[in-house]
Amino acid sequence: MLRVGASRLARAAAARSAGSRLHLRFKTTDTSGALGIKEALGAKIPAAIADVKAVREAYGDEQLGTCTVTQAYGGMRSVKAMTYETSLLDAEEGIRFRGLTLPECQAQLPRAAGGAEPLPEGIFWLLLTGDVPTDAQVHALREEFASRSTLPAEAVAVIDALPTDMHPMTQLNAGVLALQPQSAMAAAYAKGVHKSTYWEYCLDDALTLLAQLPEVAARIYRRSFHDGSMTPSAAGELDMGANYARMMGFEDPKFDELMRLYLTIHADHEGGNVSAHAVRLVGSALSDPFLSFSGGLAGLAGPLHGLANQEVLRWLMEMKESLGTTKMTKEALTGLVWDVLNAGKVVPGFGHAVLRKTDPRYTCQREFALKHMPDDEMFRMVSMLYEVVPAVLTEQGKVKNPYPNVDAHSGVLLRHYGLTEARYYTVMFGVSRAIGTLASLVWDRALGLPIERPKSVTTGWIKAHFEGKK
Ligand SMILES: CC(=O)SCCNC(=O)CCNC(=O)[C@H](O)C(C)(C)COP(=O)(O)OP(=O)(O)OC[C@H]1O[C@@H](n2cnc3c(N)ncnc32)[C@H](O)[C@@H]1OP(=O)(O)O
Ligand SMILES: O=C([O-])CC(=O)C(=O)O
Repeated sequence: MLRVGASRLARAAAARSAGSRLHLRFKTTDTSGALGIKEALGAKIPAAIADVKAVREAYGDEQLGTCTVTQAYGGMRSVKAMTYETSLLDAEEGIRFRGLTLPECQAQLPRAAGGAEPLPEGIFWLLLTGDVPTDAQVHALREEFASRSTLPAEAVAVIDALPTDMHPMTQLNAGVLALQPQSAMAAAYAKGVHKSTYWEYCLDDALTLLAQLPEVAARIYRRSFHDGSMTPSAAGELDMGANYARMMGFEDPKFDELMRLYLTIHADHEGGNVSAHAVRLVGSALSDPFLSFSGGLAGLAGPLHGLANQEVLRWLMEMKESLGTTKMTKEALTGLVWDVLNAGKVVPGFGHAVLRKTDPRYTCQREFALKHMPDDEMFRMVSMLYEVVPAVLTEQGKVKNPYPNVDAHSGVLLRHYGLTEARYYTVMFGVSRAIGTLASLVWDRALGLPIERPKSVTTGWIKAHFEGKK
C-alpha cells in the first residue's frame, strides 16, 4: 500500500513538472552569469513565503488599523487592510519602489546610452525581484519580451474592428481582452496544475502582456489619430520606451527619454489605488493576468484616477482659449480656477487620496520640463497654476491636499513633442501601470493570497448595531 502511495505521489510530481513545462515559454534562463527573470524571482520566493509566515505568526493578532463608520462610507480612506510588496507610499514623501525614491531609481537603474531616465525593463525587474538589475539582466529581459512580442492575428483583428472614435481606453481594454486566449495561467488552471506553481504561469502571462501591450497601445494611437499605418516593432533592438515611441511615430530621442520617464513614474503607487486594487481583487478569484489587468484598466479610465491626465490638458486648452489675447496672469488664472469650483467640478490634477504634499512624480516631470522645454507656453501655464491652485483650494477649505498630482503635468510634456491627442493620454498611463500591477500580481500568486472578500454591512445594520451605545 505504502509503495503504491509513494508512486502515486511521484506520478503527481512528474505530472506537475510536465504541466509546468507544457505552457511556460520562458526564453532566458541564465545570461552572462546573470540569472534570468524567472530564476531571479524563483530564488526569492521561498524566503519571502517564510518571512510572511513568520510575520503572521508573530503579529497575526495585532491590530493593523481600525475602520470607523465614517471610513466605511468614505472609500475606506487610510484603513490599513491590505499588504502590497512592490511599492509603498508615504503621505509626505511620495512613492518608493522597493524602498527607492524616484530620484534614487533615476540614479541607480540602468539607462539607455547617453540617457538620464531608467529603462522600463529595469523598473519591472526592480519591482518584481526587489533588486536593482544589472545591464545584462535588463538586456536579457528585453530579449525575453522580444520573443513574446508578436501580436496574435486574432487580437489584431479585434483591435482593427473597433470604431476609431471609441475612447482609446475602451479600445485598450478590448485589446487586452483580445490577448487573453494566450493565457498560460488559464490553460494551466484548466489542466489542474499544483497551486504552488501558479506564480510561474502568472509571470509567464505578465511577460507576454507587457511584451505586447506597447504595440496594442501604439496601434490604437495610429488607428484613432492617424491613418492606421505603423512603424513595425523593433522589440529587442530598442527598449520598451523607445520602441513604443517609434511605433507611435515619434523619432526624437528626447521623446524616447520622456517615454522612459513616463513609463517609470506611472508604474506603481502601492496597493490601494483603484487600478492596482482592481487588478489584485480580480486576480484573487484566480482570474488570469489578462482579465485582472483589464479590471485595473477599467478603473484607470475614470476621471478621478488615470483619466485626470486627459482632463488636465482639456482644461488647460479651455483656459488658453478663454484667455484669448488677455495676458496670462495669476489673477486671471485664479478667476478661472474659481469658475471650476463654483460650477461644482473638481480641479483636475490637484488633490490626492493619500498624498499630502506635492507629488514627487509631478516634481520629476517639472524637472524634465525645466531641462528640456523651459520656454514652452503650456509649461508656463502649468507652472503658474502651481502657484495659484493650492491657494484657491486652501481658501475653499474642502480638500485635504491642495497640491498637484502626477496628472497635472504629464499632458504638457507629451504635447510639447507633438503628442497632442489628450484622449489618448490615459492609454500611456495604462501601459506603465501594467509594469507595477503585474509584478505585484505575480507576488500575490507566489504568496498564495486568498480570494478577497471583505465584510459589508447595511446602514440598517449600523443603526441596529450601535443603538443604545450612545
Ligand atoms: C493617478 C491619480 O489617480 S492621481 C488623482 C487624479 N485625479 C484628479 O486629479 C482629480 C481631481 N482630484 C480629486 O478629485 C481628488 O483630490 C481625489 C479623487 C484625487 C482624491 O479624493 P479624496 O481623497 O476624496 O479627496 P479629499 O478628501 O481631499 O476630498 C474632500 C473634498 O474636496 C473635494 N476635492 C478634492 N480634490 C479636489 C479638487 N482637485 N478640486 C475640487 N475639489 C476637490 C472632494 O471632491 C471632496 O468634496 P466633497 O466633500 O464635496 O465630496
Ligand atoms: O494612489 C492613488 O490613489 C492614485 C495615484 O496617484 C495612482 O494610482 O498613481
